[in-house]
Amino acid sequence: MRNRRDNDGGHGGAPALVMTGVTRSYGRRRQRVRALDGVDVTLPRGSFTAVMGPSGSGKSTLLQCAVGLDRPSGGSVRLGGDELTRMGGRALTRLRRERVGFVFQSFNLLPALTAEQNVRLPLRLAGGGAGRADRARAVDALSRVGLGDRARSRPAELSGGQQQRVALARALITKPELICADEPTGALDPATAEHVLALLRTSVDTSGATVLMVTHDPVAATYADRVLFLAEGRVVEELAETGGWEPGAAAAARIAARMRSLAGRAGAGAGRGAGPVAAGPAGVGPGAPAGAAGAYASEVAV
Ligand SMILES: Nc1ncnc2c1ncn2[C@@H]1O[C@H](COP(=O)(O)OP(=O)(O)OP(=O)(O)O)[C@@H](O)[C@H]1O
Repeated sequence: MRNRRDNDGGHGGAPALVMTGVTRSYGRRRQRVRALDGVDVTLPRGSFTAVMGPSGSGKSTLLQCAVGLDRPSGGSVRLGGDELTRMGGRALTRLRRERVGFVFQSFNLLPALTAEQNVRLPLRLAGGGAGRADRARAVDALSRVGLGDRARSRPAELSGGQQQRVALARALITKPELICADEPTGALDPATAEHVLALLRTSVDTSGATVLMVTHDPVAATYADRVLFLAEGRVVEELAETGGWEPGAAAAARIAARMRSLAGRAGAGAGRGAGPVAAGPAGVGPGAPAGAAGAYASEVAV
């Protein structure tokens, strides 16, 4: 459907991410919720995977377990061959800063910083980022998302789509092994959303990035090579581009049809437990905002 090129990101074909038998339960006894129930997912390097499913099916939990923002109750998560489930909190924080790029629905830019400073933030958190070369690198990253002339603007001076493109430049600047996108277009109008999705697609096709994206939007999912459907904490179906997506709206319609058929199971999801309990994402202190975006925000704010 969209132009693709085969690549392995220059890493010799080893998968970017392998999740095996991953389970995640929250709460105890009658309050127990099984958010993930034996998930197996392999992301080849240089691939773009969308995750869809009814509300409560485990999409965010999957994303958070994939990048060490949440700890699985069981199973294995390997990023670039490294087992995340055995790492301590500091090692996980470092791994996320250095090897994962994040794009969230809410952009998560720091309001006091300019676009260029926001983009440079991951380099600064890694202990560098202050030199002229790094500033030039940040401006270059902004240019690649079409915002080279807005380097000095602060988030409040940018539109939603522009802010998301700054967030994308920030996610890409460290050349991460995995880009984790949680509803990246959820707050954008359709035309702006398509622009951001095309940039994500380009990062896969031209830089060999690996993208894992949660979305509710069938059109957004058509930018991926394949779509994983979750229901009740399991991957219940996969639609792949192999053989070719149908052109234009047809692919989105097919994905939407699968979503509708899964929606019947959503009621079961709602019955899988009460709302969130005290257990928050790993490494996030009390009072931190909930969810992956909140966990990331608390990390970059330190
Ligand atoms: N910290 C938590 N404490 C208790 N239950 C949780 C927690 N986080 C998630 N859950 C439960 O786990 C299940 C899966 O949640 P998750 O957020 O992964 O679903 P989702 O598919 O991302 O949903 P949505 O599309 O509504 O964002 C839900 O039943 C949810 O209530």
